[in-house]
Amino acid sequence: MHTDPSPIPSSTGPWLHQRTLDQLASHGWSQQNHFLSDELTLALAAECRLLAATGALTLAAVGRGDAQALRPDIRGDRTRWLAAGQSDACDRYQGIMEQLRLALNQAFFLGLDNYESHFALYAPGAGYQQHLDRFRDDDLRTVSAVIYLNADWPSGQGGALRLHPQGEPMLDIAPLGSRLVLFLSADMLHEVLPATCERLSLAGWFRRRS
Ligand SMILES: O=C(O)CCC(=O)C(=O)O
Ligand SMILES: [Fe+2]
Repeated sequence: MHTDPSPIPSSTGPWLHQRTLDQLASHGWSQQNHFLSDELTLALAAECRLLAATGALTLAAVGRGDAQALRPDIRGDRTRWLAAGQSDACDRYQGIMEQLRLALNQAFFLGLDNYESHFALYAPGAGYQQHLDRFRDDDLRTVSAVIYLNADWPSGQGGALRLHPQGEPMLDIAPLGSRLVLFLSADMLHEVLPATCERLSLAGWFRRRS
């Protein structure tokens, strides 16, 4: 396994570390702190809060098609999908994720074709029970990517992303601002534990060609 901490060079600059790719390959998940600049994280957090304040976030559903339902006891986040051109901050984020898509393809030949993502806000007490990100009727989601937007996250306030890697002990990742978490959508069971304060993120999925 490489331990080279040097970033992969890129003109638009996600500070993607080689070890982030190595860890994803060997464990099926990885995390990297300071993936976004503090300034961009702040701008995205402000946008997420503004969307919440103006009622633009809606309770996320579970299931698909006829089985789709609002079940805040299972999934309590409110979300809004990103659209191209909605803001400078979102466009910068999308540009960085595009660089990440290219880097993942270069490293793993995954044939990732596009990226979809949404803002998510978990109010205090809201969580998301254990699930996989790949749907039974849609196997295109390949790599899940979450970036957290709370500037700080003191311990003791819950809200961890809990991963359940196959054959390994579960582990908790605190949703600390600017932190990137990647995992394989088809394999990694995971859940969001309820927090005592508002929890902000951008969750997204790199998808293969249909
Ligand atoms: O916010 C997180 O840590 C994970 C969110 C998640 O699992 C999802 O949106 O599918
Ligand atoms: Fe998920």
